[in-house]
Amino acid sequence: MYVQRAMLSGIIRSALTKNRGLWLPSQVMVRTMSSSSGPTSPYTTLSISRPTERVTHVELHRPEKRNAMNKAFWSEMVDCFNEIAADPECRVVVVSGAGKIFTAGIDLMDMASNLLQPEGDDTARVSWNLRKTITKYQETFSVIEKCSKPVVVAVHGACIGGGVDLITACDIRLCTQDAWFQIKEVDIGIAADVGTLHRLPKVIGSRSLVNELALTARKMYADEAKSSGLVSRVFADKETMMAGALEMAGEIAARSPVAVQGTKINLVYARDHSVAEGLDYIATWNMSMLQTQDVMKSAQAAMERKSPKTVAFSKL
Ligand SMILES: CCC/C=C/C=C/C(=O)SCCNC(=O)CCNC(=O)[C@H](O)C(C)(C)COP(=O)(O)OP(=O)(O)OC[C@H]1O[C@@H](n2cnc3c(N)ncnc32)[C@H](O)[C@@H]1OP(=O)(O)O
Repeated sequence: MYVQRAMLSGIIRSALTKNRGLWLPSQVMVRTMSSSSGPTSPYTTLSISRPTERVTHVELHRPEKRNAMNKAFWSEMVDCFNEIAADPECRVVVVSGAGKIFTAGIDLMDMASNLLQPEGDDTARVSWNLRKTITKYQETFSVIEKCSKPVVVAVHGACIGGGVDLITACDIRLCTQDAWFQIKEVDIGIAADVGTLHRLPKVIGSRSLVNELALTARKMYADEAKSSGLVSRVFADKETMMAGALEMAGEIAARSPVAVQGTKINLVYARDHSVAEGLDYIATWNMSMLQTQDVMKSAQAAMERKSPKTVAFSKL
């Protein structure tokens, strides 16, 4: 088993080295103005900060490995988003990547030991364990969708493989003009299994385009990402994108958290249900949520032509 694992690691290591000439030169200058200095303890792959009141910034932070998603990352995201979901001080989340690109997707070195060599005494047990790992990895991005706080993701440079799984679980997608997106799983011999194939068709209107991207692994650049609806805004560079993301997050954070979180939960529900089911769900939702004091406060501010930013809403 050990020999097999070592061989696999060797093959992947040599593939990474051999292909380097085909990849972008590693000394390309990028602006990382908003980047933090390192991961936030206890995390080793994420840097967490509060750039403005009520906004949490989650930065993928393994820049020297192009934010490749290693074993730690897959569980740290779950812990991080569970904490954010329970944090009444946070109303909106911004996700971005440190360094040259957003993310290179799954860590191919870790994949060799973690996914390709599952433990178990026979086929049934190996399969059982592999299934457990896959569902655990699915949770890494499902937590983003399950978190009631809206998540704005800001992509610069490459967003590869697992990166597409991640961003399709977010609520609002922004990117820089130099961004590109690639559903690379078929290139490494797997069918994408942590969300892209399931969420992307609900993000992009054209099923044909989704199929083409997933089956050919071709890169999609910023302009096409915008015209297809994958992202809602394209910015000239990372600095202006981060400023734009924070401004947008500020707009959302200024509004009633009861209204905002209820909106996210009902948008996600409506995506996966019929109109009739969605209407039924929100009727039940709002029979309690309409009783919030936030409605009176917000309506009064609107009547007085005041911005929601002037209203003090209780924590949720
Ligand atoms: C149940 C599982 C579900 C999940 C499935 C997910 C699937 C996927 O994500 S498929 C996609 C896998 N990713 C790739 O194929 C990308 C491979 N990397 C690249 O193509 C290039 O590195 C990239 C274009 C992203 C960046 O090129 P650049 O020239 O800027 O950097 P490099 O010099 O190539 O890399 C810098 C160091 O980072 C290491 N690295 C990059 N990507 C990965 C990766 N995916 N896994 C592990 N390590 C990665 C690279 O080896 C360099 O390390 P070092 O040699 O130590 O400096």
